[in-house]
Amino acid sequence: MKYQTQKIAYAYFVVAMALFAVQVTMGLILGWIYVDGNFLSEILPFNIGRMLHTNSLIVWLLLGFFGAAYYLVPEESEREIHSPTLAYLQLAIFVLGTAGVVLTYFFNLFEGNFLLGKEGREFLEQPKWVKAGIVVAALIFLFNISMTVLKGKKTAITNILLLGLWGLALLFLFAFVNPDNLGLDKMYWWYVVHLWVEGTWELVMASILAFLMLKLTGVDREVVEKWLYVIAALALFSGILGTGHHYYWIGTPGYWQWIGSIFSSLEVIPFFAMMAFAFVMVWKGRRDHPNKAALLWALGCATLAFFGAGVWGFLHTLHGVNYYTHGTQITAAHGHLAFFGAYVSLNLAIISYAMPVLKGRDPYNQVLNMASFWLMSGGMTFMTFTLTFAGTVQTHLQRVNGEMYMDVQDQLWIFYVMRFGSGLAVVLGAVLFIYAVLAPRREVIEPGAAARTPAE
Ligand code: HEM
Ligand code: HEM
Ligand SMILES: [Fe+2]
Repeated sequence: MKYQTQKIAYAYFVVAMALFAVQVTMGLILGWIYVDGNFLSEILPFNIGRMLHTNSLIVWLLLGFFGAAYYLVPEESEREIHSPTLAYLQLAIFVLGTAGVVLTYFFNLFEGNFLLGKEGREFLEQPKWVKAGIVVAALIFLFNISMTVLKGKKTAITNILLLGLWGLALLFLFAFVNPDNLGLDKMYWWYVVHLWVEGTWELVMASILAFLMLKLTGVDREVVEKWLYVIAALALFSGILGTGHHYYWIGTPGYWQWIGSIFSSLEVIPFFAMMAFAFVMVWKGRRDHPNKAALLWALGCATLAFFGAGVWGFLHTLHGVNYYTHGTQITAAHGHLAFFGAYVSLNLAIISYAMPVLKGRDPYNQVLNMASFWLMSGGMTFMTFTLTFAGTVQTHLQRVNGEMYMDVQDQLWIFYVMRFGSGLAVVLGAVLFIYAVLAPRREVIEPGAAARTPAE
């Protein structure tokens, strides 16, 4: 560790991983409810569990991004973080807000209260006071990081990272815009949801990947920077108007069907470019970095993001196809592999890279970490296939043959059993990962040398 304040990242990563465990466990419970419809129906209704699953996902991914920023910005701008106190205060606000959401939903508190009560829009269910807390925490973060970068060296990596983080924070303000008209409500809702994952978060992804490639492959900074700017431009060019693929059937004008189809098809390109970037860097790289687990996650991230977001996104993005598949299990298949490939794997890559450094050791438990990669990625891939098959059958029976929704669900049962099985593998993989990065066992893998196992 070159800078003392990089240590802040450690706290962020630990909280992120705790929420990651909660998130996948909640997913498993949801998966079982799909198999046995009455499971926990009194204690934990499906809609509450689903909210906890998706919101803990978003919160831990954001905490991971913040942690990544606190880790890499000092190294890039060659100075300490402006204020460590503010950074810990920001984390405390997030933890408090998360606890607030869980308690409010679990015990059904403050029903109907404007400020304290639940809000019912997918992903944006947090009560208003939590949303306000998120904005305050985001402002603290932006101030802290921007001050650090402004006073230090400015690199392409910090430029794009800051652009992404500022963008995502500003777009979150649309979470407060909630018109009564359902069509308008959805329009603004996608400003947050779509423009996050297919706009600003993509910039965060590209810059963190670029940082990892720089460190892990030893390729020249100029080469990495050129790729980074091209990817960022491609992401924004396609992603902003790509929002149109959510405007097909919500009452917006018909031209969105063409704008959405064309621009969202182009969204495949930046994801392809990120995959090409990662592999070309490794291929050209001169450095043989000992942290093989981080490299595996980084390459896995770029590859699975291309398939989950790019290929599985394109699968249902043309309006003629989406007319049939809208809101079926095809959507869930894509949602899972895209989030996992792009943002879960990205976080696990930077955590795998940074944790050994933060703990002041060489990379350790690499074999376990790599095993967790294959277990989780295999599980998520299998889950994507089962949901894609379920969605195809569902689309045909429901949208073509016109059968009733619940009758169709009965016929999909076997796919849901298989989805649960793959979910088990994912949860096991997650536990293994957390153990691998936290448990102190050193184990260096060097080319040509046998693994050393020191007395610990
Ligand atoms: C990492 C990037 C991405 C993530 C995390 C992601 C995630 C998601 C999620 C969670 C949904 C479901 C939203 C909901 O209704 O609750 C969704 C919907 C959708 N996504 Fe993506 N996505 C990504 C990239 C893409 C790309 C690149 C495309 C197109 C090529 C795409 C096409 C679509 C379409 C068409 C829908 C609407 C499905 C429907 O009509 O039900 N996505 N995405
Ligand atoms: C890190 C891994 C995971 C990620 C990134 C993830 C992500 C998501 C997302 C984005 C949604 C909303 C999907 C949509 O609107 O289409 C969702 C819902 C769901 N997830 Fe996960 N999930 C993960 C793990 C799991 C696991 C292990 C299971 C267990 C089988 C699971 C089961 C479910 C279920 C049943 C739903 C509700 C779908 C519905 O409403 O029909 N997830 N998840
Ligand atoms: Fe989208």
